Amino acid sequence: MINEQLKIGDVIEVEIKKIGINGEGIGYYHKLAVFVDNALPGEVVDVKLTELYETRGVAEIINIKVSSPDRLEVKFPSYDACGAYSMQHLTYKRALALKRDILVNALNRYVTSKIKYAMIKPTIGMREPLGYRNKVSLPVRKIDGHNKFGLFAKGSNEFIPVNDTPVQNPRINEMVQALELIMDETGFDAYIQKDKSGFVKSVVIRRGHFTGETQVSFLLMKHDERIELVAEKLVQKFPEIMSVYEFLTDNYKEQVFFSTNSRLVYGKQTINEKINGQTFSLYPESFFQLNTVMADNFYNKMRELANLSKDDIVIDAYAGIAPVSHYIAKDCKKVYAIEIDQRSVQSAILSLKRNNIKNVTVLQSDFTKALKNLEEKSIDAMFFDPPRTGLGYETIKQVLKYKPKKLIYGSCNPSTLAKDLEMLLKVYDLKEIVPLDMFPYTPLVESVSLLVLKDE
Ligand SMILES: C[S@@+](CC[C@H](N)C(=O)[O-])C[C@H]1O[C@@H](n2cnc3c(N)ncnc32)[C@H](O)[C@@H]1O
Repeated sequence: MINEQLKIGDVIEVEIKKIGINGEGIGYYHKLAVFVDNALPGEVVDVKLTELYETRGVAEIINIKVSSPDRLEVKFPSYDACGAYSMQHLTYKRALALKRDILVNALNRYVTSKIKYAMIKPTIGMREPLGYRNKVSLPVRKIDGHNKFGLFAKGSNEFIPVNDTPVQNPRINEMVQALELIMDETGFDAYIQKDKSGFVKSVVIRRGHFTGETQVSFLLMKHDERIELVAEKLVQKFPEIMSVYEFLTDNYKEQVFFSTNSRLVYGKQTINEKINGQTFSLYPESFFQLNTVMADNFYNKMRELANLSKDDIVIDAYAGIAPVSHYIAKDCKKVYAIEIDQRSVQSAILSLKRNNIKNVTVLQSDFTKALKNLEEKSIDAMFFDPPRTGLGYETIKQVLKYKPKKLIYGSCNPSTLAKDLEMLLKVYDLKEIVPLDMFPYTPLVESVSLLVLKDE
């Protein structure tokens, strides 16, 4: 066996055949599947093996022998390392086509029933696919005596300073850069674990894409009164900052950005974002999609595919601050929005009240538990928008007790979507899947699927 003679460090030539779920190119060396970061379908590359298993290997590009016509020059190599802008080597048009391929590959892998490929629509992209992220969550370090925000290299603890990511809202980038200087000036420094000096572990900045209202949240290892001065200087420079919070933690290792110990340092508790002519009130911890423009497309697509009737009773599962409920409330009789996170539930209730929507009831609960306890006996349609882990067997079992006529499944993970579809398609027919580019220049694929109950 040729594969058995291979070892880590060997250089081999592979032709890239397809794109993997994480955006890597996949080629074959005899029967070994070789996963190569930044390689594109159609390319022939010399690669060095960095990991080797029985049927697959991981390798890095040494030399591109035949380059894809869709390859672009990499302008920001450090963003590749941390994954923030990892598909910058590919034209946007081709990236949209490859995202549909990622979805098709996942379905091929996990779904045994036949899927008509015409049902999988072309990926809906953005007209302006840069500067779309409305939120940054960045750890901070002291480097050469200066405070620097950054990200960790993929799969490691290596800190890479990053304060001008092209996919980020440009005004947020300006704020991050200004904050580094303000922290230097005031001595409100990054916390250093070794000598327990400094205060700041990380910062989250969220900006309403359509309102400009901005919220800054510091995660601190210990309180320091200089935060008041930092907030004052920030607001002076960026008057659209409406809200500054501090969160305190004693856990340095855990990669979280919020704790339960919070205090409003400046301004108001929530910032506003406006989509669909409706105003949403956001606490720092409330879930809100990172790409406001595509979120609007996503909810409109869900609404369109659902095609609800005035008498329908509907569930909006994994509701977050209940944007799906907001979009569909006028199409149906009653919506139950089910969400586990308390802050998102508070935002949902505040927003529904503010938008004068009266036929949505928000339940703070685990979705599977809520289905077990729900008094409503008949549900016409269910909307799902779960985290990357998908629905899973237990939840699907509960959903199938209700057998709603329609399921509208918003997914951010093609693999878990495909595994869930494998179970659901025993009882439902798949009518359409629409991929959407919620995260341009990353391999992430969002999609909306419509499933309709099979005739008994
Ligand atoms: C991908 S977000 C979608 C939120 C919302 N649909 C939106 O578009 O903004 C998933 C949401 O599911 C919530 N969640 C996670 N696990 C849950 C569970 N077991 N039951 C209910 N909600 C859950 C999370 O808190 C998060 O708000």
